[in-house]
Amino acid sequence: MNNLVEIVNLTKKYGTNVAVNHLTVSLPKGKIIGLLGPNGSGKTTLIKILNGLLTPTEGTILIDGNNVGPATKSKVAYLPDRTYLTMNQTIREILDYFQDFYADFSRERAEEMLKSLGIDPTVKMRTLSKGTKEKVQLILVMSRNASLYILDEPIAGVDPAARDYILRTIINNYNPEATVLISTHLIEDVEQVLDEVIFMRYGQLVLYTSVDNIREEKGKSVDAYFREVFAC
Ligand SMILES: Nc1ncnc2c1ncn2[C@@H]1O[C@H](COP(=O)(O)OP(=O)(O)OP(=O)(O)O)[C@@H](O)[C@H]1O
Repeated sequence: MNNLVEIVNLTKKYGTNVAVNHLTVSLPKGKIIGLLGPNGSGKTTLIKILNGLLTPTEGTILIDGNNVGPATKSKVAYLPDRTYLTMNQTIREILDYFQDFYADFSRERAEEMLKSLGIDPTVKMRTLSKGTKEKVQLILVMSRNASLYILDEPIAGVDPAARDYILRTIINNYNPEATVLISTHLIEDVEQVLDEVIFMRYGQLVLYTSVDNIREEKGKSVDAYFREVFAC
């Protein structure tokens, strides 16, 4: 089976508000996929369902053949759109925790990335700037050897110089059999690393295609095409 994720007829309602609306899509192995859509299109809701943080109203998701649950949690590395780390711990203490908690965590990889970004592991999280906290979180996630990485706005608070390093890290440090799903509004920055893109609107799939296809068939960058499709 080449598909890592199979989403079938997925619907999530918050009361009467339909956030994800009968979504059916399959994600292959070994691709970096952009999950793109205007505000409120259902990206974060979908990501939370993939991580077992929300229960769908209807439909199914299989990740590597398993329903979302304990079996998939050990295979999915998730970067949420807000900080979840304990602020009065040092980075080193957090590395200890990740090492204990995740069998697939490479401390060596995490320490190397921290060093490349000039982040001192002896300092407490609380003392770091917002962007540096985000870098630490991303390093922790990318240091796992997961099957599926789900990154919700991974570079939003990161300065442009570090963005390139982080994007290179995403490409270079993950297992080529794994898939990376990146939700972002910073399309121009991220599209250089994407293989494929999903466009969502009103909780539905608008388009799922390769970045090369958009460039060749539309003669446009993903960013320019997104602006055209979703022009207000
Ligand atoms: N906890 C909630 N209760 C009620 N409605 C919600 C809740 N969370 C999200 N929604 C609604 O669900 C829809 C999809 O929201 P979601 O956050 O998934 O979109 P998004 O594509 O991630 O948006 P953004 O790009 O702004 O982060 C929106 O209409 C939103 O108002």
